[in-house]
Amino acid sequence: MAMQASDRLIVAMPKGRIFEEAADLLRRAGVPLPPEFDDSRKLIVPVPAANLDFILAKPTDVPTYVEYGVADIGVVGKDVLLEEDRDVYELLDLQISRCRLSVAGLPDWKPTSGTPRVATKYPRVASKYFREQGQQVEVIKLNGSIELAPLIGLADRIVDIVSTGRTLQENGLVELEEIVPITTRLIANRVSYRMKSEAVDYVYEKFASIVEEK
Ligand SMILES: Nc1ncnc2c1ncn2[C@@H]1O[C@H](COP(=O)(O)OP(=O)(O)OP(=O)(O)O)[C@@H](O)[C@H]1O
Ligand SMILES: O=P(O)(O)OC[C@H]1O[C@H](OP(=O)(O)OP(=O)(O)O)[C@H](O)[C@@H]1O
Repeated sequence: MAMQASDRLIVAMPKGRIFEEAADLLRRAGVPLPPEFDDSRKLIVPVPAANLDFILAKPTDVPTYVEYGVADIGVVGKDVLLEEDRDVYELLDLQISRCRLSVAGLPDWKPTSGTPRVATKYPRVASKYFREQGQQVEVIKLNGSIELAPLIGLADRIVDIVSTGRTLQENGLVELEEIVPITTRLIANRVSYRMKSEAVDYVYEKFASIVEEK
């Protein structure tokens, strides 16, 4: 990716699940990522040959870095974009790390009197969904192992990511409704999009050509 004529861009990459597929996409787009990129503990990785600097962030923080402009562009799950609701441009669906946000619960759960409780890592998405359904619920924010909540009586239902369905199945839970399909997106800072348009467009085009090929 020869970009020497344009501005240098800072790219926020999520550590964790998305990382490997995103790095693979970048390599196929022609970004010469060094081999140590994949298992380094470094949080800032310059790739001078592509005129890019990568910052490796917690997935939920990627839109924050991009909104504040400390990263020009970022790679992040649509689930995080919906939950964080940051002021960024969503440029492209990278069509990787496909999963869905769904409502799940015990198969024999029946509504009782009182307000049902919903446990989730995604309180904003869950609140909006149930509000739009006209259902009053109490949303309880958890940070992981969401499937535990209905098993031990913390919540009646959960809103969580479902991918293979294995976690639900192994815990005796069922998917009740899909809220929204999820894939990974390329996002940009609003100012960078205008002020560094040549560089941002170049990265966009590279990604777009690879995504179309798939
Ligand atoms: N089975 C899955 N479970 C969770 N996230 C998935 C799954 N499949 C794809 N994804 C995507 O990967 C992203 C989550 O990556 P990861 O699991 O590394 O982060 P995380 O567990 O939310 O991070 P952390 O635990 O550090 O807060 C999600 O935002 C989603 O877009
Ligand atoms: O449908 P599956 O393929 O089983 O994937 C879905 C599970 O994966 C995620 O959990 P994760 O492994 O990130 O753990 P945590 O959220 O409980 O920390 C998600 O929160 C589900 O529990």
